[in-house]
Amino acid sequence: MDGYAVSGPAPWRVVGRTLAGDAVADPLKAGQAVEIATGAVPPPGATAVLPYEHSQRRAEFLMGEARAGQHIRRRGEEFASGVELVPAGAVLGPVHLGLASAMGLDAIDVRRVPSVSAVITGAEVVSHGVPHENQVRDAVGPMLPGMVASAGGRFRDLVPIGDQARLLEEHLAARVDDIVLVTGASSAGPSDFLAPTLTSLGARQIVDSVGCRPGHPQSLWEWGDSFVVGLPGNPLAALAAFVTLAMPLLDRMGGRPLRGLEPHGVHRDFEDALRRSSAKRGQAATVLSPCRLTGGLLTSVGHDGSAMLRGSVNATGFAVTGPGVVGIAFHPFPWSLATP
Ligand SMILES: Nc1nc2c(c(=O)[nH]1)N[C@H]1C(S)=C(S)[C@@H](COP(=O)(O)OP(=O)(O)OC[C@H]3O[C@@H](n4cnc5c(N)ncnc54)[C@H](O)[C@@H]3O)O[C@H]1N2
Ligand code: MOO
Repeated sequence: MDGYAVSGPAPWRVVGRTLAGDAVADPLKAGQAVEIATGAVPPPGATAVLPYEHSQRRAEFLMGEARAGQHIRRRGEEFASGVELVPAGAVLGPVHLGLASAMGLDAIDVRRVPSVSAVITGAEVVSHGVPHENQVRDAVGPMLPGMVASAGGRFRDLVPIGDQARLLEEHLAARVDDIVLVTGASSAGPSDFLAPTLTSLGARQIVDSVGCRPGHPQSLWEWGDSFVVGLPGNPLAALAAFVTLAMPLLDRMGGRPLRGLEPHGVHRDFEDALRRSSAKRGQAATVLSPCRLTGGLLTSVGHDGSAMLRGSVNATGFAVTGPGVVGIAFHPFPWSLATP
């Protein structure tokens, strides 16, 4: 507060002035005051600060009412030494940096946000206009920047390469990213060059497929200090693979704990459908079904074929059932705008 630092009860005699940045002024005795600017250190012995607008001054004499301690910020008022202000693993935003500076820190140990690029394969996959009958519009690439950002990564680049394995090699050889997502080319067909290309480059395969539907032809590779995640070409299968492999990878690289699966209440009709779907798979696969929460229960969004996204635009997560899952669990989508 701009005003007077006073000592003891009124009246006071003004004996000097102290401004922000000044060295600490001489101690005040009871009945003395100094003019003070906001940000200046009150002199030892000051018991309150009286704002100008609440003071009456005549020559060096000052009157007013000052409650003990008013308008004086105490050292340690915000945090005491040794108190944890931000837990390890927190994602830092601009306010954390302000707080760190306020704490007097010059450096903080951080993990950088993993950088991610995507390689879109498929001679039939086009990025513009209405596709011809032998073509399909890329429905995976446009999802990836937002999904990566909401899962804690920094999306950098998207490269369509048709079916040219050489371009995948070139992208990987010049890699600058922590994670490269490759869509398509992951199954067993003649154009499915992902595994042969990565193997010939000397990458180490960590996961060769995942027992889930949709999205089983997904893979994880380690190459030097980068990871490659193979996402199947079918759009909903790619989304499932992103949730299954890419999200935990981003969590781990970002120093965050892995997300658990909690059993959740399910709408009766949807539960029956999920159980039928799971039984059809003979318990061999985990079923991931896009769903949303309605009245506290998971409900189907429909239109959930592995080549479709129509239902998933309304989904807030996957209902998960199958081996190792107790009941039916909910895995929320971090990019979902709807609040659960
Ligand atoms: N013999 C087998 N064949 C297939 C199997 C299998 O187990 N044995 N699995 C099937 C499943 S399930 C999937 S999923 C696909 C995955 O194949 P790929 O990852 O190699 O993907 P593609 O063959 O390139 O494409 C599959 C499908 O998706 C279309 N596609 C591709 N990229 C995009 C894109 N960016 N946007 C929209 N659509 C895309 C593509 O035209 C194909 O129709 O393998 C099955 N086969
Ligand atoms: O994984 Mo494919 O997922 O069913 O289209």
